[in-house]
Amino acid sequence: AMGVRGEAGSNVNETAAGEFLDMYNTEAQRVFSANAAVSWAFNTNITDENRQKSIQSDLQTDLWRQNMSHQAAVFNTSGFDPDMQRQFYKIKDIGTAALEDVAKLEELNSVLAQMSTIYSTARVCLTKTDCLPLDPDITREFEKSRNEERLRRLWVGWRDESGKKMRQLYTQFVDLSNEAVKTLGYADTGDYWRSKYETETFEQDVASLFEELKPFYTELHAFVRRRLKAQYGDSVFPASGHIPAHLLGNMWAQQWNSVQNLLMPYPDQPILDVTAEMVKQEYTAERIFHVADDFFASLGLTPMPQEFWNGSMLEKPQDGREVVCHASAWDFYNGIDFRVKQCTEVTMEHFSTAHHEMGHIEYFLQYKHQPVVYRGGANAGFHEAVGDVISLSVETPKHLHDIGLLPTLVENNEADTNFLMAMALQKIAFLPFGYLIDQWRWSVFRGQTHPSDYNKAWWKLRCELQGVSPPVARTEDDFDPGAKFHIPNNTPYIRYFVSFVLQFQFHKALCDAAGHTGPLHTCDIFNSTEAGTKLGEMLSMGSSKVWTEPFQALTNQTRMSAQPLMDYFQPLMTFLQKENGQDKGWQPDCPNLDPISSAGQASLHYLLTAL
Ligand SMILES: CC(=O)N[C@@H](CC(=O)O)C(=O)NC[C@H](CC1(C(=O)N[C@@H](Cc2ccc(O)cc2)C(=O)O)CCCC1)C(=O)O
Ligand SMILES: [Zn+2]
Repeated sequence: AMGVRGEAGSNVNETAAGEFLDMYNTEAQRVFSANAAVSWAFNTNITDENRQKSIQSDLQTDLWRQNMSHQAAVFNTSGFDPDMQRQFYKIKDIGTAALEDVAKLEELNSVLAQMSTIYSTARVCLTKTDCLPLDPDITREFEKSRNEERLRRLWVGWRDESGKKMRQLYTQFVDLSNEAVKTLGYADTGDYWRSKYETETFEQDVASLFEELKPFYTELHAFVRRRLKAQYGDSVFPASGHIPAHLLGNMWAQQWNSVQNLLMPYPDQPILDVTAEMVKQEYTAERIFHVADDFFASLGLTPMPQEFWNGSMLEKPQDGREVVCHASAWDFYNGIDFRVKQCTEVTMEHFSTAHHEMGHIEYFLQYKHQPVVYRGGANAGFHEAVGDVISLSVETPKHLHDIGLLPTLVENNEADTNFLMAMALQKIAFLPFGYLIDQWRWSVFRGQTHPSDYNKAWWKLRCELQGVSPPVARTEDDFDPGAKFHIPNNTPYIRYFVSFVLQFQFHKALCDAAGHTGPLHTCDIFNSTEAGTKLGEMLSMGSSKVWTEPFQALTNQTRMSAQPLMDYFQPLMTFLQKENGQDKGWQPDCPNLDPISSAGQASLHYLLTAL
């Protein structure tokens, strides 16, 4: 339904306002879909020409939003019904598009496009001729290699070719972004980003959730550290208790499921990583997405439309084109075009990512009837949780067995513990990382972290909260935050931490709706139209209401709670506490790695052993 209007004629202002909203909604679909098309062209074919077109298109879109905001400001909305007030509020909430100086606005868009290009075209040359891109080559090495030296060279090389090259650009971005949002009355960019959650206590709420979840993370960290020491030898591990960041199977040590084969509590049980089975069954990217589509359809939700299959880029092009390989889901805001761009490999990780991206598309489909201003997640954490909630059902051994990816289904306590470990390496391992990215960025936007301290502040958080340390000494010549996609691409990150908490609350509510009995971690809502109906009702609301309303409709709760997540993993925590005893924890400060001292330590070590 178009924007809801008050009773007709009650106030000329209101009738005119209704006409303005109708015009806005029609124009926004035209402007935003044109911009999406140009941005898509750039992301699927990175050239100077396409970058310039994308910068100009973003600039024109920003100027159009500025103009609409000025037109909306003319209306006195105080007497309007709440829905009209909300629509006007969102039309005026234009973020960095508020930058009045057009030259500065163009510079901001240009700086962002340049950082995105550096990140997506970076390659690491281990020899003159052998230069590897992140996807799929370096990522595959991190998943498969157990050669500490090679992993260390790739870890340093990736940071030299990505983050290190964008430090100056990032400082320019920070200043321009802050100047823009201050025009709207926000203190800084972080203040603006947090305002989207429409929750006064948001910053404290996520800090409390993190504190509540720390003990779970500490137990997992201790177990993983002990197993990795057995694999690589104690000498690779600093005395401070940190895990070197290049040994966790992921370029950013953000999730550890790629090294799960070293970490299974009971190694003689069936492996839960179905990658080998997918390869054996000659899975393709297309088939991965059709399996995901089948799940959404089984819930009675909307299947992917033909335009999705026609327009998406589901594999890395082999024609030499440079593309942004980092997966993403696109709403073209025309009610017709919805696409995924993913350089899909046949691995379980990509199988999971496909469900995550399709979760975004399903949300787009469910709210496509809403006014454009309401075509967004109830909050950004909701948007990140949809696909992951489905994955919580898909990745159960029972479901993987049902779809033929797990030939032998073993159901006993040991297999159960192995399964919970595999899920914890994805979900619990992620929590400090999901939390710390925006702790760093909010401190930068606030001016608490100056450019001269960018890397020091980054590693302070990494060592203290995540208990991981750099494999080699880092300095302010480096810019390690820039080595992570979301920093150059300016995508807020606390949404993922929020999602990892919310998705277990959603999972619990949907499993109840599906009539599931027994432990939460064995629930599979496949084929439950009861669960699908409840999920669809929440998704179709988009951002038309403050998030607590759709949240309560689905979960009967009014606040984020870590309880369902902790209940899900409780059996594993009991196992880990027994295994770990007192052998857990790490010093808050990073280990001292500076070249002199480590050389000193080595020679001292040699001297002592020589005596
Ligand atoms: C036009 C546009 O940009 N659209 C947005 C969506 C929207 O806003 O509508 C979008 O597509 N963003 C890309 C981003 C991609 C991925 C990601 O970056 N994930 C995080 C964290 C994480 C990791 C594991 C996991 O299970 C869940 C999250 C990371 O990898 O660090 C890659 C892997 C999965 C999701 C995404 O889909 O969120
Ligand atoms: Zn996402």
